[in-house]
Amino acid sequence: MSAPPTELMTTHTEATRPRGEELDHQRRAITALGHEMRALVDATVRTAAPAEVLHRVTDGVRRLTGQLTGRRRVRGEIPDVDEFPGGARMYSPVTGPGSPLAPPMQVTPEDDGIVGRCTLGIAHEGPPGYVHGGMSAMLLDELMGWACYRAGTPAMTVSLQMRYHRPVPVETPLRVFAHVTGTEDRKIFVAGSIGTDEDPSIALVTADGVFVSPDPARTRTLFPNTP
Ligand SMILES: CCCCC/C=C\C/C=C\C/C=C\C/C=C\CCCC(=O)SCCNC(=O)CCNC(=O)[C@H](O)C(C)(C)COP(=O)(O)OP(=O)(O)OC[C@H]1O[C@@H](n2cnc3c(N)ncnc32)[C@H](O)[C@@H]1OP(=O)(O)O
Repeated sequence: MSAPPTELMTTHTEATRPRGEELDHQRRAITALGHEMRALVDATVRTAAPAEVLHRVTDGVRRLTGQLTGRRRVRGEIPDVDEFPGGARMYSPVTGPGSPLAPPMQVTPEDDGIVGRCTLGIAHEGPPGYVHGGMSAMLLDELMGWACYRAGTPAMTVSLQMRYHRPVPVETPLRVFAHVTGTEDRKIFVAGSIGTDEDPSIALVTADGVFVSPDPARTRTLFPNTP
């Protein structure tokens, strides 16, 4: 078994924290591993391989997991490769290119809101051939959070009302949309929808959310590691 990369074994102080090129290098490696992990997840939920093959693969995966040694991120720690809040979140379960759980959704601002694009797979299935309703809620919750950030008010979800109009197909490019519809003190009202990229005018799922921007004291308590 090969030794883990030394950067995984170090504890970064302000002076040794990776920057610029080094961060990009690390992000590319995280993205490459995330990509292969998503391929593994997809293969895992599709395979019809017999039990002996599954046992052999299980042993191989266990050996690989053992190679990711060194210091582990602890709860609440913001990875060096992230830009919290509002920027790259490499391990986000929705947008993170390093997350085996993420589609990952690509987010781009548009004039009147924010758009997310992704294709979900069989790993995200609820009814056969269609997306799990919880996944749709997760995509919308995330993008609606981004809409708050883009409006200048990072905020947390306090209420999310979902409406499932038509089933969302898997293996189909999707277009998710979110925009702020109003604000009231620290409350931000956000609307969102999911359609296919091919025909985004048909809303398959819509959502109305209320987000609240925590006051500065609460923010410090909730996110003590924010720079
Ligand atoms: C350096 C700055 C860092 C700032 C970071 C802040 C947020 C960043 C978070 C993410 C941003 C990054 C990217 C986006 C990524 C993901 C987005 C996904 C979003 C999520 O996945 S996030 C997780 C799920 N989310 C929670 O884990 C929240 C749990 N919650 C709480 O932690 C508290 O709730 C808190 C702290 C939010 C507020 O607490 P609080 O004490 O400051 O505020 P309070 O309770 O007083 O409510 C104020 C006014 O909201 C009204 N209100 C309350 N609840 C309501 C409801 N259900 N419906 C309608 N209105 C409601 C009240 O009625 C009152 O209104 P009024 O003043 O008019 O009476």
